[in-house]
Amino acid sequence: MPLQLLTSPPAASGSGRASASYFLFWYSHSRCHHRAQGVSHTLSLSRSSSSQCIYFIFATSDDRILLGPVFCRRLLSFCPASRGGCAQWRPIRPEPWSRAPSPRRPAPLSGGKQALISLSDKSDLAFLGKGLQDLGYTIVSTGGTASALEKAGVSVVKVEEVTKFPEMLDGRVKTLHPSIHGGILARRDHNHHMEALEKHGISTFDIVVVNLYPFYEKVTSTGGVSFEDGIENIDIGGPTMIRAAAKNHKDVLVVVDHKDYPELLQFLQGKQDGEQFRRKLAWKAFQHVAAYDSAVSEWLWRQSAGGEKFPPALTVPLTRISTLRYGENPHQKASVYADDSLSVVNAGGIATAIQHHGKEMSYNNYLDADAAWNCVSEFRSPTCVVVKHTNPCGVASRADILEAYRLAVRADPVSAFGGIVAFNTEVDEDLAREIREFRSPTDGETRMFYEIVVAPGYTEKGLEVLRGKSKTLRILEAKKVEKGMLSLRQVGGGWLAQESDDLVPEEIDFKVVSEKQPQEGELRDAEFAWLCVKHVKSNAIVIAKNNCMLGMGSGQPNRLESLRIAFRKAGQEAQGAALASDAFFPFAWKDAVEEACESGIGVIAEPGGSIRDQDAIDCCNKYGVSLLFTNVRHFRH
Ligand SMILES: NC(=O)c1ncn([C@@H]2O[C@H](COP(=O)(O)O)[C@@H](O)[C@H]2O)c1NC=O
Repeated sequence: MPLQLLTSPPAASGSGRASASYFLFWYSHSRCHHRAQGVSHTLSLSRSSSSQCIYFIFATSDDRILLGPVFCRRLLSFCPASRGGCAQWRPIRPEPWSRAPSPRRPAPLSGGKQALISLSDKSDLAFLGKGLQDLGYTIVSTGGTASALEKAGVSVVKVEEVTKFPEMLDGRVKTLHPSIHGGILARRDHNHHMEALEKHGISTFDIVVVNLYPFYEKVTSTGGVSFEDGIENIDIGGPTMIRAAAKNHKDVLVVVDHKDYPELLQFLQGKQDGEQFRRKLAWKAFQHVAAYDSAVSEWLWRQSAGGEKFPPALTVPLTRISTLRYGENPHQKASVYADDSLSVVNAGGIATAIQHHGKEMSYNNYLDADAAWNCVSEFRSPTCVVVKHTNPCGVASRADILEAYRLAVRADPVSAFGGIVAFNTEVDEDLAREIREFRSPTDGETRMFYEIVVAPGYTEKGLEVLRGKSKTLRILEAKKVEKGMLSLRQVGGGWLAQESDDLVPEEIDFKVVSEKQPQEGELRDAEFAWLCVKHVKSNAIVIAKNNCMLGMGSGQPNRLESLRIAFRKAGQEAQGAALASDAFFPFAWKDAVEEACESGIGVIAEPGGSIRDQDAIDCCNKYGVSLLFTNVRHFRH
């Protein structure tokens, strides 16, 4: 309620204390009444039952008129008209009344150290509160935090007692007040800053501990939230305090993560290096707010962009998962980050896989495991995929996953050695034993060695058996990547963004364009080969039969070369098999299509779209081979 002064204070006469006048007011429900006038310093106080505050006013020897609300323990200074500040009431320090501790506000220790705590996530709050209290800090807190601290037996001053304002607008305004932000932002080494605090009766804060409304959790919760709820969960006061404290980190320690509480207390006990610690906390604080704002803006974009996936500007919040031993090569330093974007978090993928066992993941391990996991996740029936250098070199689907595993390895046992093995089924004891014992089909003796096994889950026994295979074998448990993700990739000076290539077989129309109609089995083989070829680097050719990859050619600068490699690997088994190409054949006669037909392929699946499509059709007709156009290309560069 605004203070209304109904009686003008007397013009300051400079006559000193002896001639000073005093006025007595009481303040009741926004009405202030002149009660008395005199010439004494004696403070006459009057209280009525309806009063909220009692004020007194008197002139001082330095020509100021002072007004003090006893209840509020605040002394205001009035600048008389002669000094150009008529009718301006400002708090001044020291406040004679506030020296006596109020029953609620514990008296600051000699140093008057204060910590401001306002937390949505109250994990470890009691630990922090007690620790700070033991170190002599006065703790100032917002409503819920103050209650939690009091419950834990920690004395606390409520923010309203400092701001002299209630929390208002449903919590939208609690800490947004000069008494809070002045106390955070004032530079202790600037006299005029400290004088300003003194003048306005503001105390400094040495520590600010804040975490924010759980906006992220709210808008990603199952069922989502209404737009209004989303908006209400945007924290305003919290980031403001965090930013202020981080800016003034030289004087204020800012903590946004409960994991930092022990280190903070240690620091306060003098067991930590000063400047670096403060800067690290400030960095973390700004990072925390930046990630928060990025989630808010991403969410708002989705609410306003009508399905447009590519915002004009994009901020991707990333959290480092680990520092890697090195990058692609030992002379390159590297790290791996998890994507905390609203659209990506909980969306599965290899970055957030659980590692149950084995040596730490390397940079190349992540790339290969990602390729293997993405490929195996495509298949509905039990499937095993073996990957080497991001290319699937063995893929097999069988009702019996043990058989699928053996076939996938046999597709290219030389490449499979030292590769990544991925399953889309749980690994149980039997499968784990098979993985552990399986001998290289090349010599029938050497046990197969793998870098990584990745699967959606493991039975307890399966995990135990696999752990016994080798100390180094990395065992990963991953969640399938959701459909509809954006894929980002770096180029010099920028990033490319695209929708993931995540079309499923149901979305593909295998259109027969040849005279020969494929048999049911051939069609299934073509679909299987098509799923595999999507995951092979361009130019990509896959030959498959009976739900098993027989050969693949990848990454060659021309399609014919990839085709030849695939046939060489498939050998005699290519007879009557299906061939899939990730893109159309630019030439057919005396080129890839004719070579495939001459080599005895049964069916070819390709996107079509070449100006020489008719050549490919004519060629297949000549050799009696079925040709399917998918109308969908799967370049993987
Ligand atoms: N509006 C404000 O002035 C304000 N000041 C602090 N907060 C937030 O309030 C939360 C703590 O509230 P409580 O202590 O009442 O549980 C913190 O997450 C903090 O970031 C605010 N809330 C939102 O903006």
